[in-house]
Amino acid sequence: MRVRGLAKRYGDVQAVGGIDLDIREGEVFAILGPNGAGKSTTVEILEGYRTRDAGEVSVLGADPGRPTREWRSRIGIVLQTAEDAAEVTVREAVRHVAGYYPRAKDPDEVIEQVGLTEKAGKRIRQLSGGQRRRVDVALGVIGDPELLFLDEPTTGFDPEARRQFWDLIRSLAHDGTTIVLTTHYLDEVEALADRVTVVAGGRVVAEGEPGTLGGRATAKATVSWSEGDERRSLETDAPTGTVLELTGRFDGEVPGLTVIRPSLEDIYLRLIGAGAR
Ligand SMILES: Nc1ncnc2c1ncn2[C@@H]1O[C@H](COP(=O)(O)OP(=O)(O)OP(=O)(O)O)[C@@H](O)[C@H]1O
Repeated sequence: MRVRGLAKRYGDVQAVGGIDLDIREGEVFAILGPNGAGKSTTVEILEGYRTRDAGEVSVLGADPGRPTREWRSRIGIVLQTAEDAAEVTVREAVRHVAGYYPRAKDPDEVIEQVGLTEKAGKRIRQLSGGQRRRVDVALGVIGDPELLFLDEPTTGFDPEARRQFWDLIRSLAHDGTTIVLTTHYLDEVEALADRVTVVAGGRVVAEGEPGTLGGRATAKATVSWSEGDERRSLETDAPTGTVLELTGRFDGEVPGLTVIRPSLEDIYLRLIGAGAR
């Protein structure tokens, strides 16, 4: 997927102000950014559900500004819960949507994959919020998409459901599905994404792998240790040297030693702070 100079304005709000993206086949790509950054607008344009003002966009080799049925059938979208389906059962909903796709997966297998086998005969309105979200995921993947868009997929999940969901995403990625994930959860980005882009104010402010984003891997580290009753700490570019020096000084185990680099959250907050300025 290739995007160059994507722009979209609503009245006097420049929602997207020139975004470039390259998303490789088979990767899990995360889009991070504060509320109102332009993520949904961007993703909706890529999905073929919103027009753009400017820019070149190619998704699965086609322009999403002119979507065809065949193109749509190769894309899966996990939307927020479809309330109008509340009266049908999980199995009915998944079977129904399967009917729209030329090479749909087996509905019962997909229901199993999202962990809803025990609830398959229940009406969607009788499910909890997290269970409904799993139905959304099932509906998004039933068509066996080459490209899957996930918009804040784990909002409302309990920790166990999130882990199960992550496993599901990893298995889809392992089978070659390209995944574009919008989320506010930084741990989710670390757990799943091969690459991440940070959008703020309608622009890309950083892009990279979660482990090295924004100079994270080479940022100063804070080395802390205990000396008598006191807690000491030192910020350094060369934590290995500091630890060696301490090891010599204490003749072995350094009491209460920690070495901390900025977390993805620290880096993210710095980046969007910079983006706002
Ligand atoms: N249909 C619309 N009409 C007018 N303005 C809109 C419309 N949709 C979005 N906007 C504005 O465009 C900007 C970007 O919105 P967008 O929904 O793309 O952000 P987002 O990054 O997805 O935010 P969130 O994290 O809150 O979902 C915001 O200022 C928003 O108010």
